[in-house]
Amino acid sequence: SSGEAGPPLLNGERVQGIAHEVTYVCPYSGPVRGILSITNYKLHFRSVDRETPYIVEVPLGVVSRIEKVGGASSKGENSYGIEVFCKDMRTLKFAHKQENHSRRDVFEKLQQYSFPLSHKLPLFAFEYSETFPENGWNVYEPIAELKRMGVNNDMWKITKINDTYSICDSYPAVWAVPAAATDEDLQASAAFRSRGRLPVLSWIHPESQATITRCAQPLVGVGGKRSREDERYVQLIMDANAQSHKLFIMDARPMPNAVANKAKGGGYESEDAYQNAELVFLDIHNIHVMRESLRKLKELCFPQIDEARWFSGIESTVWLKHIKYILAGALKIVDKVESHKTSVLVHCSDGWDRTAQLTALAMLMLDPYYRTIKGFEVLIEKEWLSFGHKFQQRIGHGDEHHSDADRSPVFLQFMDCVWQISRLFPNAFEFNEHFLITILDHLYSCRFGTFLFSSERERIQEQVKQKTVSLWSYTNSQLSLYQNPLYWTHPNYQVIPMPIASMRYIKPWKSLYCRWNPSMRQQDPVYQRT
Ligand SMILES: CCCC(=O)OC[C@@H](COP(=O)(O)O[C@@H]1[C@H](O)[C@H](OP(=O)(O)O)[C@@H](O)[C@H](O)[C@H]1O)OC(=O)CCC
Repeated sequence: SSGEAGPPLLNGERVQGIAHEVTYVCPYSGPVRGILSITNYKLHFRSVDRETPYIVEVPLGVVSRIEKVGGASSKGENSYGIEVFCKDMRTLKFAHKQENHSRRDVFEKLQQYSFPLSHKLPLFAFEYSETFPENGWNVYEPIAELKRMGVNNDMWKITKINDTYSICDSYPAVWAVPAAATDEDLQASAAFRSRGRLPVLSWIHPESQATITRCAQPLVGVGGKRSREDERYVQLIMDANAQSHKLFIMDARPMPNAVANKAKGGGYESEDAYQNAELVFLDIHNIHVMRESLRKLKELCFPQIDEARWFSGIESTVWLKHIKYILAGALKIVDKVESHKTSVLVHCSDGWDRTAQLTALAMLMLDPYYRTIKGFEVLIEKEWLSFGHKFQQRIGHGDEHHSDADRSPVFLQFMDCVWQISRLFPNAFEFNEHFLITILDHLYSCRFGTFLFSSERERIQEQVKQKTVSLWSYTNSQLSLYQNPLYWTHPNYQVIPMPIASMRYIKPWKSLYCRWNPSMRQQDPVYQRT
């Protein structure tokens, strides 16, 4: 080509195809002629007839589906080409000339490298190599984190009963449990909890020793089964907190869904079986409701925003109502643990979506450590990755089945909630909004191994730490990009005192959902780069 500088390439990235004479149909600035390159990591479009080159780069992990537009006979300008639908709210349209048949080859290459697992190709993270000053795989060490929280102590102990993942294959190998619990207690409780996900420690209050524990729903079923062992184990959790003889069981679900789960052998703790526990339902909807809500939000935000219908449109997506319920649930947990020195047990149906959102947000508000950059990385590694949030199914890394009912924006919702809190307390967080958006970019990109697979066991099996680069290696090599200049390193408060769950403080995260819209550009120039 005429000395065109090809796309910049990462170590392990190779160009797989180049199409000339392609037109990118930009929804904002109109058609742009240029060259489209596809590598095993990204698609790269570069204009050829503009003074300042117009560049579009999309990691192929962000692609959710690709469609051919127009047929050989279609006549309209730019009516024949390819449409690329992305997981990060945008849709790209490329037009081809019918005669040079480049569309078929581009389409094939895009399919192959957007969905490597569906084409027996490796995820890019396993081909990428890079050396960074710090190895991000060392950021989170389970025992060190438990020690930071003061465990082992007289009431809580570290157990390695799950070190071959034989008790629960979606849990980490290392747990903290009441010191009085025997291995038999643990096994019996696991047998009575959905997918073996028994109650284990998420966080312990440094002064009051009140705790946040997490689990999945009890296997009560329509027959109303009980497990004396699970009941006694829950009592041990309560007794481990000398401050109070009460335990709140926070069931994240709407009560009708908790009842409906009985039909599948699930359900919730009856108060006559769990004497000193008080059950609270938090009314957070399931993964299917959330997937649908985001779909509506995407329709509203891309490509144009109809300012006249913005507020009614936002309302109809119900996205902010869900954000409110999640934050309100986390606040209830904070209130019980901090103000009432009472321990809380959090669960939902499976204990890997809504439960992770609630424990992580409550810990973020309770413990300033998690509001530091390293601490936030530890929080994600611990409450999301090690406790088996099913990232593979929820994001679909490298998989072509875009309409899979397991896909759902649960982690995105959590990050939106973090943004809502950080916006109201700009002094409380060491990291900035760009840090959150960078993490979300690499939730999809498949450049790093951090968000791949769905459990600690699988990541060990796939040797992720040995074969891929951690996202934290990348972020921690350029911390100045992610530091919040307004951060108070020594705030006069530990716990974020926030009445934020009322609607008036919650607003759409426009610099994320509308980041590709140039009307956002003058406000947030940094977000057009991936
Ligand atoms: C009739 C048979 C009963 C039945 O299908 O139980 C299945 C439930 C599904 O239970 P739900 O809680 O509504 O939905 C579940 C939760 O979203 C769970 O996440 P989490 O970790 O946050 O719990 C996901 O992991 C499951 O894949 C999903 O099915 O369906 C409902 O309860 C829908 C009722 C409106």
